[in-house]
Amino acid sequence: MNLSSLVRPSALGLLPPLHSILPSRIDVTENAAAIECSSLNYSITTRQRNLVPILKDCTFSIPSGQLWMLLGPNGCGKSTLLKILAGLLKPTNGTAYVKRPKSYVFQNPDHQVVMPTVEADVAFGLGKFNMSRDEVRTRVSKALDTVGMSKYLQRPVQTLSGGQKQRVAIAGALAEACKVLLLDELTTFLDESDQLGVIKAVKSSLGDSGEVTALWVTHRLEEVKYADGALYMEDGKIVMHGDGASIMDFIKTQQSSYINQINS
Ligand SMILES: Nc1ncnc2c1ncn2[C@@H]1O[C@H](COP(=O)(O)OP(=O)(O)OP(=O)(O)O)[C@@H](O)[C@H]1O
Repeated sequence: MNLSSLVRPSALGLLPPLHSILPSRIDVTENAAAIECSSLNYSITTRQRNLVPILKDCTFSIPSGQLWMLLGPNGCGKSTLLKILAGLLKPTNGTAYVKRPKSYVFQNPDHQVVMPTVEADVAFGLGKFNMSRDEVRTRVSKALDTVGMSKYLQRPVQTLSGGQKQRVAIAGALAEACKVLLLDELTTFLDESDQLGVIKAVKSSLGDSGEVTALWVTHRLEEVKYADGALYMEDGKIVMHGDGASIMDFIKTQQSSYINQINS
């Protein structure tokens, strides 16, 4: 399956077709990990032709069937890393493997949903599969059930809250049998109840089959408690990679050390 079918066209704006920018060095062989990067580097070239490193030697792996969070201060490279995993940017060197099909869900909920009703939006990506109407209905209904949105089947999408739109976008990916969800700061603009609804939807998307994996970029430290594991980045590097509790302790220690420095 082609990644371009899994990312909403409206969300892509003016980007070129994804198949034309997919990095050739992404390895598509079978892999026990759902996501794996080895010595991944990404640099940009400035107008003055200086090479500026954004990602530096990132090496990590994320097992299938788990929810992982990606944390770090503003500008450390989280979104850049997620875009490389989605195939939207090409690494300068190193390798990135992501199990397919994969789907990138954008931060702004209004960039996710493109059709007039919830049902039409979740069915949107299924058109290319030559499925019967019954099969489409079954997939849409199962996906909406997973994200807790079954009651909203006929709802106009513009009447949904931000978190409900995120859940509809996730349902669209699940309907297409997505194996990896790449989630970019979904809860930034959401209130607490919407935030919890999205977290519950993602947890439920993982199910018990061990087939769906999610990597979630967040600024909200309290969300780490829902994760099976986490990555912590600083200045383009993966500084820590492990279970959520250890990463949370590490970040809290970092924060108190910054506060102590400011107060001293
Ligand atoms: N196209 C670009 N040109 C110049 N600098 C860039 C470009 N893309 C990213 N950067 C820089 O790379 C660094 C990492 O950016 P990125 O958006 O990945 O960070 P982030 O951790 O996601 O930040 P935030 O938490 O604020 O969203 C930043 O310093 C950013 O300014």
